Parts: sequence; structure tokens; C-alpha cells
Amino acid sequence: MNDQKGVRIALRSVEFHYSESRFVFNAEIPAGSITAVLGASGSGKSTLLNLVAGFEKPLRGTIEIDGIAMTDVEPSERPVSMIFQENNLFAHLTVAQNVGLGRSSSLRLSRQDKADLASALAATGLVDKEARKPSALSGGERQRVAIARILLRERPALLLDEPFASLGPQLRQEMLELLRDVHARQRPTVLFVTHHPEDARAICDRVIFIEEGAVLFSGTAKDFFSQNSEAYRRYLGAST
Ligand SMILES: Nc1ncnc2c1ncn2[C@@H]1O[C@H](COP(=O)(O)OP(=O)(O)OP(=O)(O)O)[C@@H](O)[C@H]1O
Repeated sequence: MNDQKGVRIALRSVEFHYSESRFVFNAEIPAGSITAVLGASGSGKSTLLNLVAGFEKPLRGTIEIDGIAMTDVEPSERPVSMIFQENNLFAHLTVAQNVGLGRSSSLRLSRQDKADLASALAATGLVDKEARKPSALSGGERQRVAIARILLRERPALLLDEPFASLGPQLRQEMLELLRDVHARQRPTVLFVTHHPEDARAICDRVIFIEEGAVLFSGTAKDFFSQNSEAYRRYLGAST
């Protein structure tokens, strides 16, 4: 579980639209970085992640992962894992089975897989809950299961769409620390949608700020949050 390296992600003039919303995305995301994706509600944050994951297809432009165009690559073949705000788990499967799916869709696990499963459960504090079904877990525990699964999946990019939005401040803090720990173990490239700039300050080294379907800022968190940052001023204006 240790030699994982993140991938470089590039969006080049990526155009897309829903009926009433248009998007043009340009951004370069360095390998192994943790990038906060910030912007007002409806600006296009989830859409950007869905395009990278392949759940939506660009009308024009290209998405490259480590220099390879993803145009004809199915979502399941892309080197990414995604976690949503909720509903990441299969209700009829136990915690251990939900995590095990990260390694094998048929749940046929080798000895090594089982050892990795045990350490993923330990790393996420779920050892005593492995036989439970998701309905018998708290919201925070369910997100831990999703994180344990990505530990087993070992994909070099993680797309996190407000994964801690439904959790209280204390739990959110704990989950941010867990995410930092996952990043330290596997060094994936992380795109992290959040409505909390303090989350970005706590764990992200870069920021993408989206306004009305376009990337208005893409660069270091330090520059984004600096005193004379026009982008940060606009972000504060847009989100109040
Ligand atoms: N399936 C869809 N069909 C039509 N319009 C959609 C669809 N999904 C999203 N949109 C629209 O596209 C725009 C961008 O949506 P998106 O979910 O990417 O925003 P967001 O920045 O993630 O918002 P939030 O912070 O509220 O989650 C919004 O105006 C939304 O209504």
C-alpha cells in the first residue's frame, strides 16, 4: 500500500453544457497535490469532478490523466476513485464487504487482500464494526467505510464531492485528519469539493475556484488566500 504515486490531471478547453448551464474548464492539477475545488452553489464544482470521472462527456476539449486523453476511456477504467456526500455504500453488504469491493468486485480476496482489508479497517477505526450493515452506522462511520474502500482500491486520483458536508464540525475535523493520513500513505492526487475555506486552508496545497462554469483561479492555496488575492475576494463575495 505504500508506493502509490498520484497522477497529473489536465483539463484543456473542456466544454460541456446542461440545458441552461454552460461550462468551459481549463486547469492543470499537479501529481500528488491536494486541490480544493471552491465556488458558489451551482458554479460547476460537481460537474468538473463528473467530467474527470467520466460520468459526463465533454462536447469539446480534452481531459488528460498523466498525459493520456480520457476521451474514450470508460469511468470504470479511469485511474480515479470518487466519494460523494452520501450513498457511497451498498446497503445489503457488510462494512467488510463494502470495503473489500475496493479490491475485487466478486469479493474473491487473496490472503494479501484480506491482510490489506484488515489494515484499511484499522486505519479508519472500523475494526469492531466490520460485520455491520451501513444502516447500523453513523454518517461519519459510513464515510469512513468509503475511505477504507479507496485505501484498498489504490487508485492514483481521488475525487471527493463534499464528502464531509453532512457531518458536524468535530467529526469533519477528524475526517480531514483521516484524509491527510490517506494522502500521506498513498500520495494520490486529490480533488476535494468543499464549501468550507477552512478545510482548504487545513489540508489543501492548491485551489481551483470556479465561477459560473469557468475556472477563475487555479494555483497555490497560499496565493489564493493571500491578502491581495482578487480571486479570494470574489469567492467571499460569491458565497455570502
Ligand atoms: N443533471 C443535470 N441536468 C441539468 N442541469 C444540471 C444537472 N446537474 C447540474 N446541473 C446544473 O448545472 C449547474 C452546476 O451544477 P453543479 O452541481 O456542478 O454545481 P456545484 O458547484 O457542484 O453546486 P453545489 O455547491 O450546490 O453542489 C447548476 O446550475 C445545476 O443546476
